[in-house]
Amino acid sequence: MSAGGALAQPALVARVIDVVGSGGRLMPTVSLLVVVLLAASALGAFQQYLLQRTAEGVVLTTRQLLADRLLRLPVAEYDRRRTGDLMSRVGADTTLLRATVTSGVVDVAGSAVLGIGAVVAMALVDVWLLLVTLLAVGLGLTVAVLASRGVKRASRQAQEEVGAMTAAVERALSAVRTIRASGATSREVTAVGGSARRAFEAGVRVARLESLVAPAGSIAVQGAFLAVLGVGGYRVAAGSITVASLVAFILYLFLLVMPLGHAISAYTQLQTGLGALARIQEILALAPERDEQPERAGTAAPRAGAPLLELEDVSFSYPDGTPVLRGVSFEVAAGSRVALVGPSGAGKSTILALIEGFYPVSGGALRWAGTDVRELPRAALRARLGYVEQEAPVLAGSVRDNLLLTRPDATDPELWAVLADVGLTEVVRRSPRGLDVLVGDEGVLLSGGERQRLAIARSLLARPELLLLDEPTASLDARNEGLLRETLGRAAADRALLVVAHRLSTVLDSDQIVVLDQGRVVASGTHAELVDSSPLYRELATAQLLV
Ligand SMILES: Nc1ncnc2c1ncn2[C@@H]1O[C@H](COP(=O)(O)OP(=O)(O)OP(=O)(O)O)[C@@H](O)[C@H]1O
Repeated sequence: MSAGGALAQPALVARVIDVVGSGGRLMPTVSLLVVVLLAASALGAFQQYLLQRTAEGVVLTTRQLLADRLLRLPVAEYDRRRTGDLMSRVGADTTLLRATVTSGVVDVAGSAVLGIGAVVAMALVDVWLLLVTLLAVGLGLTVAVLASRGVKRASRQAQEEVGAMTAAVERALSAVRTIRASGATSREVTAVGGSARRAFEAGVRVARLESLVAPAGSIAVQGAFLAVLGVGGYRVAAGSITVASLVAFILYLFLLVMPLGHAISAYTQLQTGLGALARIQEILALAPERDEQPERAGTAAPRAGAPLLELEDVSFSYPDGTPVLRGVSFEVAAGSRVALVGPSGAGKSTILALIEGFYPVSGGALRWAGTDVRELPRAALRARLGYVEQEAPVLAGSVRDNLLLTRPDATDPELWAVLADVGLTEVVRRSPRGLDVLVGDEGVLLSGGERQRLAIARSLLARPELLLLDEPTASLDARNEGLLRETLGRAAADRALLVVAHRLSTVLDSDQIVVLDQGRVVASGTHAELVDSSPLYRELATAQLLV
């Protein structure tokens, strides 16, 4: 509509010229011109707001889709991608997309109406002059479009480098203490700076190509003006058109120039945005983990007599092809305590990852209460499992936030009860903020043992039927180890436990100890049985002064 107002102006100006020439009344036409001018400006502002808002909406939807997909990818996908690069897609790439949509595509929408209207009006004034104009403009446009082609490639490269830079920063920050202690700070700073420089260079390539586009556009416009003045002057002299028509045509040419400039810069902007869009689409095109949706929860009834968990002849290779497990078979009966022991790299943590369904088994079967896990909704199975990773991550936030992760509806007395179970009451009471004391990134740092116990508390709160616990490799001190053993004792009271143990002392009283070596089960039994029957177990036990 504001374009309509702008389009009416040259016609009104031509009319004013005619009126002045014929000595008629000037006031009505001038008043109309002023009203049209004001209305066009007001409408223009409103239209701008509306279009910008729509563009923001597009960006919001993209971010939401992207975040949803990023958090639901199969676990193997995180193994092969850099976290920082994934983060930059939600941040930097969507920001670039916004710039494109708001300043590029949105402008084009408004300008297109104006441009098309101007061309139609010019055709009405004089077709010959219009042909001359289009010829000059067409030449300039061709050059501009050719130059814009390289922009998309250069822009994608720039965004890849921004991703690499974010990944480098993430890597350095996540291990800042080690890096500081290793005296490697300067090297890391240089590495981040290197990515930043490559992003800069790709950005400069974009700028160079973009700067080619602008002169091409302005040469086209100036050429059009000169041609219109030349041919127009000739046609006025020949009496084919009036002076008023030529003035109106030139004003329309001004109206065409503006949207043309917008269209050219929007096209280049669009190429820049397409680079970012390709990176966003690369993630959106990845399939999410199978039935990650909790709504699909629900399990098959347990088969009578079947163990709670059963691994039968399980083999597994990581997606990169590394074979890790070969013919692993063992059972975990309901309410029992089973330990997995063996040298580093034997595949103990991998077994827990398979039970959680982070990777599909390559061969054999994994059964829950007699049903193959491939037939069970994954979320339903996970709801019955508690999982404490080796690193026992504490999420930034309060102790309460950390606990509520597994059961958002738990009450405060329940939280205190589970903290007491893992021997953390004292630690949390030390702060006047109690359950709201901040831990992790921005709060108090917990010791390794405390982190482990907080993670166990989090899992216990959901009352899992089977708790999977990956014991930290970092040796706990005697007191913390005692606390962990007590915790496990209490946790085992009403559930099954599968513990990956590096310290045999934590699992001496297990119902069954499975000894793993290079991806195979080499022995299994109780501590007393294994000391007699398994040389590897005896070796491990001797090394830990247990026999
Ligand atoms: N995400 C992965 N991608 C590829 N290979 C992996 C991955 N995770 C582990 N591995 C490999 O699988 C093997 C078994 O690793 P796993 O972590 O299961 O051993 P582990 O017995 O738990 O060792 P540790 O006692 O040191 O924790 C190792 O050789 C390891 O390099």
